Amino acid sequence: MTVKKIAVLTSGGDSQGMNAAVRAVVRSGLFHGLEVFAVQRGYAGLINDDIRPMDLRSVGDIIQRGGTILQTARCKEFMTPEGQQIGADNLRKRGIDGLVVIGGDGSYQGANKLNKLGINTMGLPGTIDNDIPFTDFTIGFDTAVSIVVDAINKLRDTMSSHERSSVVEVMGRHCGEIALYAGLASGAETILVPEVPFDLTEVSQRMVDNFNLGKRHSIILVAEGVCKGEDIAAEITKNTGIEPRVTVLGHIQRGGAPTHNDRILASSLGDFAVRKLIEGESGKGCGIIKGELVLTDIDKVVNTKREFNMELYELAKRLSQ
Ligand SMILES: Nc1ncnc2c1ncn2[C@@H]1O[C@H](COP(=O)(O)OP(=O)(O)O)[C@@H](O)[C@H]1O
Ligand SMILES: O=P(O)(O)OC[C@H]1O[C@](O)(COP(=O)(O)O)[C@@H](O)[C@@H]1O
Ligand SMILES: [Mg+2]
Repeated sequence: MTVKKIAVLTSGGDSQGMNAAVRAVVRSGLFHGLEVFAVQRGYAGLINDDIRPMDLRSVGDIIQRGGTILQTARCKEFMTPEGQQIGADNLRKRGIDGLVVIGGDGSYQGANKLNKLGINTMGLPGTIDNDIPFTDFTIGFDTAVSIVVDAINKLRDTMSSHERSSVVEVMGRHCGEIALYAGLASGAETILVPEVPFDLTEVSQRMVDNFNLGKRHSIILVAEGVCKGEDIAAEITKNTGIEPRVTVLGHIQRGGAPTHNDRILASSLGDFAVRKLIEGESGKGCGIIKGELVLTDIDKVVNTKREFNMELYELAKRLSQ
């Protein structure tokens, strides 16, 4: 039986492009003759029954906005089987038989549970972290990387004037993708990520060698999943006497207008999720691999660790000498 009523929610850390994805789900659903609902505040709204019907105008003027008009939550109660059952029941009592969850790896876990409770659920990768497997990119990652690159450009100006080094801490809960892409794009000398072991004595020695070769400033990019930027800077000072300045970019990375890449990705994936629900698919994560839209069993997505791109990592290292 094909779906007739669907709902959409955003969950976990917000990311730029979530609004574009919500717009795509709502408008594509209405275009195909479905009734479309929105759940406010992610899984918390599902449990609290905060669900409302959407029309074409409900998603006007949002494609360019960061954040999410549906708001989001990190909801402990939904981690329990009881919470998940309440959420599924609230959908069912309205006759909603399909759900699009826009969120990160944690939200995918929740989506998987709902699917097992009989709700036809699709996951859209919405997180700046780019930590979801079976998609080249997640919605928000491109914008977050652009923000980091822009910040490093600015830091470079003052670092080179003062012949200083900078430690920049970026987001990425257990994941070095933002650090990797931003590091390569901004020419950072050192990129520290949780996926690759490193030796701070070596990092320190390289800074000294580079200094002796005439390099007067350097950028060390550290993913928050490794440790605090402050701790890296303190260790470098202990090893070399150099006192790097520390910048923690924090939630700045999650705000602002999405790039055109994120808007296009969000629009394509949102529409894809709806079309696949109509075709009878459920329990799938939607992604894009080498430009192709793909579906992967959500069970497989949540049980697979994303592979780290060592080639890009090595390239960044070679080119920053
Ligand atoms: N194992 C799980 N089972 C059910 N729900 C989960 C599970 N893990 C996370 N969630 C739900 O998804 C929400 C978002 O997850 P979180 O990891 O905070 O963000 P993200 O989805 O961005 O990775 C959590 O607050 C929780 O409600
Ligand atoms: O917004 P909070 O709750 O401070 O969480 C910060 C975390 O959220 C993120 O920005 C995004 O992660 P998720 O997509 O998993 O929510 C992480 O990079 C960071 O560790
Ligand atoms: Mg996550």
